[in-house]
This record gives sequence, C-alpha cells and structure tokens, in this order.
Amino acid sequence: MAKPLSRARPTTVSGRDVAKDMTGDQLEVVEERALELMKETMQEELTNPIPHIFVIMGASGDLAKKKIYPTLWWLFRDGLLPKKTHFIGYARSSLTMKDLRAKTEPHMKHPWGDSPLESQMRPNFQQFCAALEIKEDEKAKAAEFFRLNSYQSGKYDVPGDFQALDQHIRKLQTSSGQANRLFYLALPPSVYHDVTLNLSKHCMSCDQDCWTRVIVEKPFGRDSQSSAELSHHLSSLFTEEQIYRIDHYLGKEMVQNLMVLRFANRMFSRVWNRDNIASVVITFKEPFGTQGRGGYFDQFGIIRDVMQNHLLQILTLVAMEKPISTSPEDIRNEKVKVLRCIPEVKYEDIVLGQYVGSSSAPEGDEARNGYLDDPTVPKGSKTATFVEAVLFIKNERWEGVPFIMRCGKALNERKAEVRIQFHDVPGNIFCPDLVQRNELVIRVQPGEAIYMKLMMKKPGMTFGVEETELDLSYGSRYQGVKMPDAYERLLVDVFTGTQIHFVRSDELAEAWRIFTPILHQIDTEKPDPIPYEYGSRGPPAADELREKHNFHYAGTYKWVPA
Ligand SMILES: NC(=O)C1=CN([C@@H]2O[C@H](COP(=O)(O)OP(=O)(O)OC[C@H]3O[C@@H](n4cnc5c(N)ncnc54)[C@H](OP(=O)(O)O)[C@@H]3O)[C@@H](O)[C@H]2O)C=CC1
Ligand SMILES: O=C1O[C@H](COP(=O)(O)O)[C@@H](O)[C@H](O)[C@H]1O
Repeated sequence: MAKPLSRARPTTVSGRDVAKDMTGDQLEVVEERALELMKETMQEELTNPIPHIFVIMGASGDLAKKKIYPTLWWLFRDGLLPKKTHFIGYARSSLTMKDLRAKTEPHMKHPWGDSPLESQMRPNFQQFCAALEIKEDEKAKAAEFFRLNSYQSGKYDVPGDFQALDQHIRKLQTSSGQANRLFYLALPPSVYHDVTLNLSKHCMSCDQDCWTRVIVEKPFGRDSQSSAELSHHLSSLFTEEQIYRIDHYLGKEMVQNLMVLRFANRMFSRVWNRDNIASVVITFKEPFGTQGRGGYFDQFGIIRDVMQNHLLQILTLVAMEKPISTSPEDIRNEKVKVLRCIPEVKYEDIVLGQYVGSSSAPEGDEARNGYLDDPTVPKGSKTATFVEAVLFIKNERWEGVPFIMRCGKALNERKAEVRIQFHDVPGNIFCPDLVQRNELVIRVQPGEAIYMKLMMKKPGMTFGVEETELDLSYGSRYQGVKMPDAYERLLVDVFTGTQIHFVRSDELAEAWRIFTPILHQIDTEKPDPIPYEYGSRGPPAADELREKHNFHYAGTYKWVPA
C-alpha cells in the first residue's frame, strides 16, 4: 500500500487567496501578487534540489512517441521543468535510446502532427511548423534532453522487472536517496492492473519528503462497473492526491477559459440560466476517419472515445454553479454536483451514424473509404463514428434546457466549440424574419475565438436590422502569444501538484452513470447507425433532433472576416 503524500504541496494560487488580507485600494495589485505567487510556486519546483524522475510506461507506443516525449521536450526546451529532471522510458520492446530518439524526434518539431489534413486546417501552418522545428541553436539543448533520457525494457507483469526499474530510478536519486517520481501510463487498459500493482509494490518513493504521482490516460473503463473496478483497484494502491486522470480537453485554452468567462463577467453570470438560454450545443468534429486504426476505435466507439469524457467535461464547466474558490476540490465538488443532476441518456434522445466512402472524392483519397472499408474494423461492425445526444440537467438553473452534444469522425471540418443559443426576443418589434436569436460561441479549436452573434442597425440611411458579431479572435487579439499544447499545461500541473484540470474518481463515476445504460443498450441491441458520407455534416437526423430540442438554425448568418 502506497504511503500518502508526506507534505502538502501547493495546489493553486488565486487572487482570492491573496485578497483576504488586503484593503480595497490594494485590490488592483492582487492579481499581480497572485501571478508572483504562482511564479514562486513554479520557481520552487523549477529550482527544487530534489530530482524528478519522469517514467513513461509504454515508451515504445504511439501516445508516447507522438505526445508525451514531444511535450517533455518542449517543456524542457522552454525551461518549464524542474532543474534536475530525468526521463526513463519503459516498455517490453528491446530498444536502445538511439532507437527511441529516432522514433520520437520527428514528432518533436511541432505539436499537431504532420498530417496533410492538419496543414490544411491551420492557416500559416507551414510557417508555424518552421518556427517550432528543432532549430540550429536548439540542437545542443536537444542533445542535453536526450542525455537525460534512458530506456529500460521490462514486462508489465513481472515484479523483478519493476524492481529493476526501481534500481534504475535509485541511481538517479540524490546521495541521500531522494527523488520525486512521476509515472505516465501511456498503455492499453489491459495492462493497467498489473502495472499499477507492480508500481505500487516496487517503485514508490520511500523518502518522506518526496512524492510519487501516477498519470492515467483514458479509457477509464468501458462502463460504470469496469470503471468502478479500476477506481477501486487504483484507490487500494494510491491516494487520490497521487492519481492524475488525464482528459486532455481540460488542458485546452478555451476549456480552461470557461470558468473565467462565466465567473469573472457579471454580464454573463446574470443570463446564464433557463430564463435566457434556449439550448446549448457542444460540438466536436474531425475531418478524418480511422486512418487504418479502426480496430482500436471499434472496441470503444465514438461515445466512449469522445462524448463521455471530453464533451461531458466541457458540459460540466458550462453548467456547474460557481465554486466557493478556485481550489481543485471546490471546483470538482461543483462538477460532481451538476453531473448528479443529469438523468441517464435515453435512446430517443440520440442519433447514431457511421461514415461511408464518398464517391465524389478523388481516386486513392482516404475519403473514398467508409468505416467498414478499414481492414482493421470487424466486418459488418455497427459501431457509431458519429453521435448526437441530448442531455437535461434537473436543477433550478437548467430545468428544460437541452444540452446537445455531438461528435463525429470523417465530417466536413475540424471543429470543437460550445454554442449557447438564447431565446427569441420577447415582443419583437422588428421584422420577425430578420431578427435571429443571439448566440455566444466559444470556439475551442481550430483558432481559439469567442464571438457573440447579435442584431445591429444596418449601417447607413435605412433603419434595417442585420446579423453581425462581436468577435474576439485570439489570433488577432493576442498576436505573438504562444498557446501551449494541452499536454504541456497538464504535465506542468502534475509537476506542481495541482489537480484542477484532472478528473476525480466521483466525477468519473457520475459520467459513466449517465452513459452506461445507453451504451449497454447499444452493445446488446446493436442498432443500425445511419450512414453519412465522408466529408459531410453527418446524418440529417441529427439536425432534426437539434431543431426538435430548441436549437434553431436560420442559415442567414454570414461571417466576414476582418
Ligand atoms: N472569430 C472567428 O474566427 C469567427 C468565425 N466565424 C466563422 O463563420 C462561420 C459561420 O459561423 P457559425 O457561427 O458557424 O454560424 P452558422 O450560422 O453558419 O452556423 C450556426 C450553427 O448551425 C449549424 N448548422 C450549419 N448548417 C446547418 C444546417 N444546414 N442545418 C442545421 N444546422 C446547421 C452549425 O453547425 P455545423 O457545425 O454542423 O456546421 C452551427 O452550429 C464559421 O465557420 C465560423 O467559424 C464566425 C464568427 C467569428
Ligand atoms: O481523445 C481523443 O481525442 C482526439 C482528438 O483530440 P484533439 O486534441 O486533436 O481534438 C481524437 O482524435 C481521438 O479519437 C480521441 O481518442
């Protein structure tokens, strides 16, 4: 059994923490002081004399290669890791550090992978990549990074291999045996049980001034029962403070911004309720299919892959009540509270789809292939690659407001956004065909933006009305500000010990409660998903379901970029 954390780690510092000792006219310096404190906290970690050992379990895999190693490199390059940090890769394959470097280095150049689709999606992408490539003057730094890396091969169920890993870690500790240990499980769920058991038995830090943290990737189970088993297993080995359940959407700029937008702006807090809001639509779209990895996807389907975790996390941040403070526990208490108000999803409130090849796509293009053409997908699979689901929150603020979540692969664009649609204007005096509902859109990606669709007098002599927007596009408002990748933020959080942006076990249990009955029904009844064409907007039935649930699409809005 792992020992609990020996000393309280700093969690988060906010203006409020500092403000309590201050008088009114000092308040303007509060945020500055908060920033200073945050820097001090970070500084403490950065200059911590105790070494940090970051172990990547599953170092030979896709996630490690494409996300974890590159993220560690960017943090190292930018001086955002504690001074003495060592990295150990652990996996079954017999690899040398040279092999591992050859595998990972191509992904360290820029954070979004180099698929041609990505380059199409992002304006100036090529320029951006060039700016992020390992430049001449960074080569020495990169060499230093790889010098701090080592690799240890071992099985996931052999205790002796974990003892060897522990010995390896010990060699990197201080002479008095101190090191903080971080284990990132970039592994398939089938080995979670053995790996966590062996880590807890053989690889925990023994020094009372040092800590051990374990970072767990989704899927956190397949349904309520399997998730509860996993949670029970983990909690028998580690304390909740030691477990960091990662949902990388919680590391995205605009997802983190939701709390500030809502709770630091009075004009939003007053209208954020059933009296003003007609519906909320949370969307995730990807313009590519399974890309030959359908075998993995098919075991889960789009609800487990994206909706039950990423979209539901966004929903909780949109809908929760204001927490007492910005401490992780206060925030997560509110998230759990709102989840508890959501009844299970019903079959009549969902639309399932599966993409088919587009005959109009050029010969040889991926879009020619449907989901079932992926050779790794079981023949005749009915797994959904698109889903729309309507959820309701039974509380005073939200009773009757549909929260419509939709996500899908092989759609017409890459997009993740939250769209708040307001009620019609009561007693409208203008031409009813011209006055459309207000919408507040929080675009998570690509190109972070917040825009408010509203009605204005048409400029000029006439007294007409027209639809326009108040537009806060980050690209132009925050030029030159480097937007960290979600994993960068989240790994820094693990080092500094803040769990705000990580999923607590009770939150997870509630998320599974909401989706388990529908998932079981789909697994047993295997309903036919509605076919939709690769590159389309998804099944029209999804638009009909949204219309039925008080989301009106007028088709009149035209955006004219500045
Ligand atoms: N700051 C910025 O960068 C800004 C960018 N824009 C851009 O302008 C464009 C239009 O803006 P947007 O807010 O999307 O407004 P639209 O009015 O085009 O779309 C509004 C909503 O209706 C949905 N929709 C689209 N077509 C249909 C349909 N046929 N039936 C039912 N629903 C439909 C869209 O979903 P679906 O996802 O399915 O299309 C979207 O959720 C977007 O590309 C947006 O990104 C606008 C303002 C600011
Ligand atoms: O967790 C997942 O997320 C990705 C999408 O992440 P993004 O940061 O690129 O938006 C998705 O492709 C994958 O299927 C899913 O497992």
